[in-house]
Amino acid sequence: MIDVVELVTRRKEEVKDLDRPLVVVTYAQSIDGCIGADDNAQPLLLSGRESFSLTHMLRNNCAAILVGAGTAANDNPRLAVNADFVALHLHNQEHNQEQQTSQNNIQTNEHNRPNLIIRHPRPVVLDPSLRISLAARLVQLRNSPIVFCAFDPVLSPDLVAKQQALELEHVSVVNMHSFTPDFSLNNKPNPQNPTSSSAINIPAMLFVLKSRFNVDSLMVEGGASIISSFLSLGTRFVDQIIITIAPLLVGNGIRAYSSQIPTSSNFPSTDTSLIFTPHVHLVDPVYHQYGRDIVVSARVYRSTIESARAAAKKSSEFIDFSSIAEQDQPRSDELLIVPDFVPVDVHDALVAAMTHKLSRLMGATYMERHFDGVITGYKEASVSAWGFQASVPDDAISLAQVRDALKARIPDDTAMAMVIRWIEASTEAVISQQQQLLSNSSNSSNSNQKISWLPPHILELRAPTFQTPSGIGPHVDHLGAFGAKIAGVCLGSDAVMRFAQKDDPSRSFSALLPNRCLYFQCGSVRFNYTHEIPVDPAQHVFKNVFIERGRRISVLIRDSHPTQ
Ligand SMILES: NC(=O)C1=CN([C@@H]2O[C@H](COP(=O)(O)OP(=O)(O)OC[C@H]3O[C@@H](n4cnc5c(N)ncnc54)[C@H](OP(=O)(O)O)[C@@H]3O)[C@@H](O)[C@H]2O)C=CC1
Ligand SMILES: Nc1nc(O)c(N)c(N[C@@H]2O[C@H](COP(=O)(O)O)[C@@H](O)[C@H]2O)n1
Repeated sequence: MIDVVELVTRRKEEVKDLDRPLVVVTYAQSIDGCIGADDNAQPLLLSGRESFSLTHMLRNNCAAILVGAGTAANDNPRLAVNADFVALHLHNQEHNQEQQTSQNNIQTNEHNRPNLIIRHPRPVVLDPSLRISLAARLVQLRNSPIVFCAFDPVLSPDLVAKQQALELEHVSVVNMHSFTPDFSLNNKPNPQNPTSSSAINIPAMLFVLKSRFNVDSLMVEGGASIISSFLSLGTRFVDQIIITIAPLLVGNGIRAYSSQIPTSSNFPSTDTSLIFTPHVHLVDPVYHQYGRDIVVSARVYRSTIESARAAAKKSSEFIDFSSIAEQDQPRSDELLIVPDFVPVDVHDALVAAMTHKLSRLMGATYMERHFDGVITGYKEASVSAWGFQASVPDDAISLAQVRDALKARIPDDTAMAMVIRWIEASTEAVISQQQQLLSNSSNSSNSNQKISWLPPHILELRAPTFQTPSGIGPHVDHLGAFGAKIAGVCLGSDAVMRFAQKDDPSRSFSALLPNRCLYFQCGSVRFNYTHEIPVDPAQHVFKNVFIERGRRISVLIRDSHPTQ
């Protein structure tokens, strides 16, 4: 069975080209899931000697170790490597190996004894309002600590003075004020609420750690708010989780992971019938016994979107109006989201066809910035040869015909025109169905509205990283060039789309566009709202849940302007 430390070393290799360090979340909990006794209590001793020795071996193998302001204040940790524990770990490991080799009747080799080299990781503290004491052990130990804060220097001269005092103690202080996620902007710091006030933007912080401080591996020890914040970001920002489970029942204690991350007044709590069950799945778990403790090591996966799909039956469940007053909300037929619009096999073929077309037209490199500054990290093209006028019959096209058209590895323009006509006709059917529902008349005719669609526009956004971001800034589609209807087919990745009133951007709401969905906007959502696919990964949030975005292709169809 693969050793826990060896697994971390392997993961380092896997993520070495990313613009963030390897992230390993490591903590100790009681069997009933608590990492601390209760608020402001003494730190809870959970790990036994053997599992502590593993923790210190891991500390020795990571370039930095991170805790939140709560842990720094409560535990006053050293965040250093205890050489005795490392020696104990190596001794135990050797002993186990010897047992194995003697069982296998193989001679042990004295020269295999590992050397004991101690490297203290750099302590990192996420401390928005510089609560840390100058006398804190991790400051006084001088292992080059880094403190990330997030305050406005103009509004807080006292914190500027504290920053200078920390710097005199050889602490590197990084102010992430300009990177705070906008959903957490709130001028009143609230210690109970990690996403309120100036919570540190974790993706941005990771980028700074790697690019400025050359930190290639980070151990995240806690506490509860920090663990929850990291885990809520999912697979893109957590590579491995290592949990020590101690044989203890705490009862009323601090739980390591809370799926209900508290919300700020700017990002109010949605109703409790959340369409997500934000469970974190531990993937490929490996279990080891260390003395009396069990250590679980796994990758994490947050399967929010699948549960969203399973639970969200209606278009409206993909729209979160909780941040906008009822009288300011658009009508329910002005934004429609149809999940599972594109069947899985058609999706894969479409992604391949669109990728090929964009590479032919635009080459391999993504454009960094659109001429009007709206789009970042993208490729785009309008393909007039795919307009339905190109020899495609005007009547309904079946899915079987679409599958047929996509059979060729690189479908020709006529085949793609068929596919686009299918998207157009299906969109017309969705609009008619919606109109029927609204008029509530069972007798009304079912005939679909024929719309004069312009040639399709395909837009690819690269998978965003902090260094190579991607997204579409807030905009209203050109009012002079297009008509009143916009539809988009989303391929490749889920995405969050944010809408804000043109005249008052504080009136905003968000929608989840699940991969393979169709979305349709008209009326006020077409004319009076800007829409955006946020560039900042910290804004990929829907109903308090972080939605991972990878490479995404959208196929946009828009009707022609009435004057054309
Ligand atoms: N058993 C174990 O392995 C461990 C146990 N612990 C225990 O955990 C407890 C402390 O947990 P807790 O009180 O939650 O404190 P945390 O250590 O998780 O710190 C939370 C604070 O960090 C700041 N912060 C900055 N950015 C973020 C962000 N993006 N997300 C979340 N927080 C952010 C905030 O400070 P501000 O409020 O100033 O804005 C927040 O209140 C202690 O009892 C400690 O003993 C801790 C580590 C390991
Ligand atoms: N692995 C582990 N087991 C426990 O039982 C714990 N209480 C902790 N706590 C973490 O270790 C920090 C204190 O250790 P040092 O002073 O740095 O040696 C504490 O702040 C928690 O992060 N960990």
